[in-house]
Amino acid sequence: MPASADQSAPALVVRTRRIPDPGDLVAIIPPDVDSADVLSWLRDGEGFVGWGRAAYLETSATSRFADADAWWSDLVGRAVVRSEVEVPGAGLVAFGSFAFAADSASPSTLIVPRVIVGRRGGLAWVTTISGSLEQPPSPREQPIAVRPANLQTRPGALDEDGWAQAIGVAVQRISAGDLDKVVMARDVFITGQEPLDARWLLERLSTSYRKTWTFSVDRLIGATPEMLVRREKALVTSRILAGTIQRTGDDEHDLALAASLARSSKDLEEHEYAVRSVAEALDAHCSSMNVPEAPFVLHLPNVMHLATDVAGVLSDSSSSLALAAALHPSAAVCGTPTWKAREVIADLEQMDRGRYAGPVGWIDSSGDGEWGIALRCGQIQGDPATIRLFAGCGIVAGSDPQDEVAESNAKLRPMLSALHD
Ligand SMILES: C=C(O[C@H]1C=CC=C(C(=O)O)[C@@H]1O)C(=O)O
Repeated sequence: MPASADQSAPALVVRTRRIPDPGDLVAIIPPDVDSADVLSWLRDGEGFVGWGRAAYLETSATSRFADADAWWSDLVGRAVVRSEVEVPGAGLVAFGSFAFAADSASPSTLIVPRVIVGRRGGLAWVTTISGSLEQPPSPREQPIAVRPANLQTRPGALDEDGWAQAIGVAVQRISAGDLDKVVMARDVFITGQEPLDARWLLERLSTSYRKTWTFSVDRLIGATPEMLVRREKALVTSRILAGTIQRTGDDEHDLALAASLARSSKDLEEHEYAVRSVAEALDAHCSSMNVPEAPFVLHLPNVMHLATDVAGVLSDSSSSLALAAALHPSAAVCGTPTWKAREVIADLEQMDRGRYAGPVGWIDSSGDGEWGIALRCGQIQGDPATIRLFAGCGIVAGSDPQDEVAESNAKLRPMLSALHD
């Protein structure tokens, strides 16, 4: 297995106990935990946080998903798990984040924390792994997370003008018939004075973007609105997003914009490619599927998206991670046809996406789990005072480069606000 030498896969002893409601889950993460060891998956007050590393895997290349799935099955097979709580996410859980491209220099990872504190459907629990005696501290005892100061911004691979030019080239290639759709992304670096504190970002993202999944895995931190795949027993679901309009802050005007988004042929085309890519990949694993005919409009604080929720009944024993591997990369982050869009991305973006736009989420010992697409996020760098933010936009024949620059800025807003406000 092509994994790093410092991976560890001991036989784990796992214990889950019910606890009284712990309140704010981010506030419970101890302040002395390095941001690299802060784990989170939160939406609308539910989900879990974790910290420490009881076991982890680093892997890369084309086999990254298969390596991780095999490693996880082996770990689960040897673990001793005692759980008082029977909900998905209780017991043994790994958090994971996978590189977008097989040739990325960024490793993909699965991390089993030492402590997990979760809440779901009125139940709260703590899981300790490998007999760790760490207790979840009371939220009141935690000092406030550190506010970033004196932030400086610099463009990544391309500045706004360079990126707009690259989009112009992508539109030409689409118009020439080379491909139907490509998702083009750009990056921005933000540097502060002190190491960035994952808890600060999570606190802001989870309160301002409650309908997104707020994640932190190995210093990749963000708030994604897109669910690549969720498996809960035999039920498989996916939330597909593509097609965007910025919000103005004026509710009445935003409603009119939502109606125009739902009628926009350019956005509906962009959306249709994304739905088709997910539905076709899921079909191979499902005995029946429901794919709504028309999208709905998802309202987020910064933007509105065309959204489709697909559901299916699983017909094989694929884990949630194997399903994520089958669906990645969907046309919400790559394009149509996939192979051609990959080529155009590699040619025009001029950057390694790292884990941006790759699957991020969690898996439990039954294989159930949730894998979002890592969007509206940033990767804290080797220099822990620097974070690299990403945003991308679906490009079709009717796309206008300057509109896409504005859209990418709106998609950067969740992270920028979390850093600056
Ligand atoms: C690629 C991103 O968004 C995707 C998800 C929703 C809407 C999208 C769009 O309208 O272009 C993108 O497909 C991103 O946020 O970086």
